[in-house]
Amino acid sequence: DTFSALRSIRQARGSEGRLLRRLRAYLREESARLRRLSRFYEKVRALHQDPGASVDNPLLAFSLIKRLSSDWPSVIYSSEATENSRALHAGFQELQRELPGAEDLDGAARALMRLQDVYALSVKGMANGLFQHTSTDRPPLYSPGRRVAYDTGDYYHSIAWLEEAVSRFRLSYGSWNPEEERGSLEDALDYLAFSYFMAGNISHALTLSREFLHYDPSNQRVTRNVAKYEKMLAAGGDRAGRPLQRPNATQLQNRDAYEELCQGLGTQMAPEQPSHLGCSYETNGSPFLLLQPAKKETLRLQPYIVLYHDFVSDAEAETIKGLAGPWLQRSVVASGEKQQKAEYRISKSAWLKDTADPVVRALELRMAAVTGLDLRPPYAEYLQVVNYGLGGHYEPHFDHATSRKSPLYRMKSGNRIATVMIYVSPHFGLREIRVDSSRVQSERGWRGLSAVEAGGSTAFIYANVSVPVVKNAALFWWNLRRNGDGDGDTLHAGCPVLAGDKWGE
Ligand SMILES: O=C(O)CCC(=O)C(=O)O
Ligand SMILES: [Fe+2]
Repeated sequence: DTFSALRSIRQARGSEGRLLRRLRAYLREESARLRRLSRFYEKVRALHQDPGASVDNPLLAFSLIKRLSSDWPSVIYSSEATENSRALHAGFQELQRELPGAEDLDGAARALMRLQDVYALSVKGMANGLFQHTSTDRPPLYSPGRRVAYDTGDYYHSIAWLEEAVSRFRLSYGSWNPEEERGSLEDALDYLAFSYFMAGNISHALTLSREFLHYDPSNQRVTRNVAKYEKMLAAGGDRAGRPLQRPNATQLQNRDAYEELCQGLGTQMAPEQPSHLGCSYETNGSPFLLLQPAKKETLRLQPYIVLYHDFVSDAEAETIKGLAGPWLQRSVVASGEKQQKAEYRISKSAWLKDTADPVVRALELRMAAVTGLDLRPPYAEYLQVVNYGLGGHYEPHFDHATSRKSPLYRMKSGNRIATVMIYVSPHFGLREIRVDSSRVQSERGWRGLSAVEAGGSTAFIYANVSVPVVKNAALFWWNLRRNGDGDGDTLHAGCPVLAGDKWGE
């Protein structure tokens, strides 16, 4: 799929570039064809308007007969137009395999709804930020949340998106070109009324349906609905006062804590033992680190979470991304004894052996030196390189296996003692997107450099730490306690990526 990694989204942009070139070629051919047709038309018309060009003239009579018996049929029955559109179709079909499909459209819409939820963004702000570059007062007809939310019976989201659509339509009614758009104020009113009806808010459904009839008085179905709603209201069937419940699609138990951490509200230092937290240079008694000690920032002692700054160089980061790029596949999670893709982990990943490149080997040696762990086979897994896409995330989970059935145990390495995660890409490309919300607001991009507000932090739910994406830094934590049991305090998540590009290893 396309939406699950930024790299694939970039490739999709490349595909559209190729489509554009094909359309340009088609337009060129068709314009030339029409120009030729016009020339023929003008030529014949000129003959008809010329009083001197009488068919008494044998030569002109001959050319009339030739035109009618030969030129006109070949003009009328020319296959040029068909050939041009056949070439256009063939060009499209050639690319079709690599174009996003229905699954991508759904995934992308769900990603936007997720961002809206996790970062408490307003639909208005998102619609402004995302659609602004075309025109500010154009209704967000293709509002992503709207269709998917509505189709899945998620009225909490569909109402928010439809309200925005209706208010934009009302503002611009009559002033946009309907040929360019799909949908209308009536459509939006119709869907919105039904969403309110389904959510139990009958009086709102009634008001909107009446507004609909104002534009389309002869609609029988809506007329019947109005009568039905009036009857229901008279019988006292309104739930207008109740707030809409957000569907807990993901069944997240710690949703509030998770979202607060993602929003950057939980990064305060632990009150316990603050003097042990902070920054230091570490050599770990390792010859590797004598000349260039690790820059360690201790974030928590229990569970032990540290961040090594400048762990890789920009060049190494680029090499890793380049090596992994062609191998990226939708990330999977353990599900019983199997591995499969899941809504709660959306990204693409690839595995790199240390034999793939000297850079990978050097990284493994550095990780071993810093952590003091033996990372030689079979003790460590291969390097997993992850690229997140639109709203990509990894909801709260443990890296260690919590069940004996886990596929982890089939590998000889046993359970995952520790995780090292290197952020190889900053959040960049934020400048075009403006999100209007109380939390995230900026003229040129996101506030500060920490990128916390740009999303994509790694959040430790119980430890109450959220680690922003610090480019080239490595995050380390122990998953297991000394006795080998899983440490329940390590529950952690990759927050949805709001904007930019998040790669980790
Ligand atoms: O991307 C992140 O911040 C977390 C990723 C993670 O937890 C994992 O890959 O296991
Ligand atoms: Fe994890």
